[in-house]
Amino acid sequence: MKSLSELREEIDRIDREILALLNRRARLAQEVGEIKKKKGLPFYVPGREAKILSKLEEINQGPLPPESIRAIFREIISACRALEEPTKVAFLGPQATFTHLAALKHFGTSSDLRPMDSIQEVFDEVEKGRVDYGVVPIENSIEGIVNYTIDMFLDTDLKISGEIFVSVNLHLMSKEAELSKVKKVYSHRHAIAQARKWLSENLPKIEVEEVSSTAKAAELASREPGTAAIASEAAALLYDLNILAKNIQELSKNFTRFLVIGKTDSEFPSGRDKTSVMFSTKHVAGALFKALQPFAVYDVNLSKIESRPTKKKPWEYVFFVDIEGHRKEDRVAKALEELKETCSFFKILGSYPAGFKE
Ligand SMILES: O=C(O)C(=O)C[C@]1(C(=O)O)C=C[C@@H](O)C=C1
Repeated sequence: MKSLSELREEIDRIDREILALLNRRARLAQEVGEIKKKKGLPFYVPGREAKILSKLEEINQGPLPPESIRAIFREIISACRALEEPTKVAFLGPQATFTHLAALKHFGTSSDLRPMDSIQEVFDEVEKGRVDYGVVPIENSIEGIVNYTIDMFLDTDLKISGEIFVSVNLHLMSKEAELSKVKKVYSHRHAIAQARKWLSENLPKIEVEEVSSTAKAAELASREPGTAAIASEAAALLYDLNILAKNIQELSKNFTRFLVIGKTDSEFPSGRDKTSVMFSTKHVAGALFKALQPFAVYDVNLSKIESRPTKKKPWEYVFFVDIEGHRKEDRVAKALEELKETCSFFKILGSYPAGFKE
């Protein structure tokens, strides 16, 4: 068996090799960046990034698990992309919200991430070209759809270029060191709903106040003695709070799904894609059935359907549908073409690499 110092020497040698290889990779990315600059091509290519990650996952023989491989290579790609041109990303802030975590997970720490006060502002920043992309929440596995985000697609021409899943682990945190000192709890509406059972069992008589985000709650808890927040671990770190109770959400598997919005979608199929469309049907019997039939005919799986009022005329609805596959795949293209023919209104919101639920 090798000794501790022998093992560490070997690790040092390998780290030097990794470093040299990383810089070789970075120089190649710089060359790619030069070509893109000359040709006016986008620096961020979501389909290519997703393909790199899934290929590596395929050949990975461990012991590193797939989620570690993805996290490491996302950071490598983020650093290489930043050498070409730092990606500017607006997200629903403040710092340490779950949307911030989603933006970091997707674009990596070498990106220029900018917190915004509202979902509307994220859309505006992207529309005005002040940032390249935006990250907004679209649905939670317990609480359902974020109406505000989905309705924004009625009034914008922005496209979806990616999706991100973040597992929502909620903790109770405070400047106080003991639960008995907590007299008031702050959090976001969704987080309070998800922790309701824990709150009624552990802090039954305590005042609970809704605020705009879990991160805002943590900020308030850091300033007001005797208060606590329900928020993420990142918020506890940022505001230097003690975690008094871990994972207080009702279900241990609780995800929020986020969308990446931009001027274009992910143009090239990655092999593991989704497509989002919105449409309205004509007011005739069986219209929705006829609209969705092409998906069955061409064997295209529907992963979600949501209806929302158009807000133009009472009782008129628009449907939002997510399907598995890229709009450039033959069977998807055919199904979408036939769907379009049955609709009074139809728009492709974008094709994009499917996110990883981890
Ligand atoms: O292949 C490219 O287009 C690159 O710019 C390289 C690279 C990478 O580091 O692998 C970086 C950014 C793109 O989003 C995709 C991939």
